[in-house]
Amino acid sequence: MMAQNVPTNRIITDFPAPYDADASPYKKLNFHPKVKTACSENKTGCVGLKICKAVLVGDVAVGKTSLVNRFCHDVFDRDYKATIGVDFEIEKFSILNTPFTLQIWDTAGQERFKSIASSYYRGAHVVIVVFDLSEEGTISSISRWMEDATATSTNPLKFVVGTKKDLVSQAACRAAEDRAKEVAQSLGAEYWSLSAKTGENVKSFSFRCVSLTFDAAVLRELESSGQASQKQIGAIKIEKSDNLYDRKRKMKLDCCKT
Ligand SMILES: Nc1nc2c(ncn2[C@@H]2O[C@H](COP(=O)(O)OP(=O)(O)OP(=O)(O)O)[C@@H](O)[C@H]2O)c(=O)[nH]1
Repeated sequence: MMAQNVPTNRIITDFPAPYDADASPYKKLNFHPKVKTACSENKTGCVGLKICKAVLVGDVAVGKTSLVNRFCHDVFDRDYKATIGVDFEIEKFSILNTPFTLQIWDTAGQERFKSIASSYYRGAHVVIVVFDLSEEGTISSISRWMEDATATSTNPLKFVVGTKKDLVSQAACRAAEDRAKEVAQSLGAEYWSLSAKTGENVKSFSFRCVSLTFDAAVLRELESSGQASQKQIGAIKIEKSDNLYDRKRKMKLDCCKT
């Protein structure tokens, strides 16, 4: 399936680099060769029809909604409006000329909405834990958010993102990053620092996240279609052996008759 009618700022042709290669468990430098071949031969199965799910979690007012709004609508609102329960956006991409859709779930950080928000974690392909670089206390809750949000998903991609980079000095940013990178590493997550206000790193992070999700989705699709054709081959083999068995039995009967 070829991608059509996708805005130019949603076209991905190159594999995006991580923020810090040492702070990422995802070591690949390019799309998987099988993914590239499948895309160039237009054989990505149902990937273009399926929707992958990304979930953002984190403490109150760390900047989850602002990150989503900067990426999806290129806007920033300095007034705080708490998310009530959950909110979502749908973003369409063209990756290696293949259509890809990501559903982005922005959850509330407030404790009173926790049970509503957590019912949307299930089946997430990507979990993004957001914390505030200018509020070091928000680093302490990263692990708890990651554990909660990944409990009902199978092997999701994991990210830890520090926001409000514009509010901190370089030295303060580095100190907060060092602590958060350690936490991210212990959780098997990739680390990013960014600012929704200035837009710094927002597109690079989002493209990285979407590209890794796409790569994994195409590989899953190729694997499941491979398994399906293996099953078909198996069925043909059984059919063939049945025929052989029938023929042998017939021969035996024929021999008995004579
Ligand atoms: N300076 C600066 N302020 C930011 C940034 N990101 C968010 N903010 C501000 O931080 C406040 C909270 O941002 P939100 O995006 O609403 O936070 P949230 O995590 O979605 O909050 P909840 O919905 O309550 O969980 C708002 O006043 C934003 O304007 C940023 O990168 N830089």
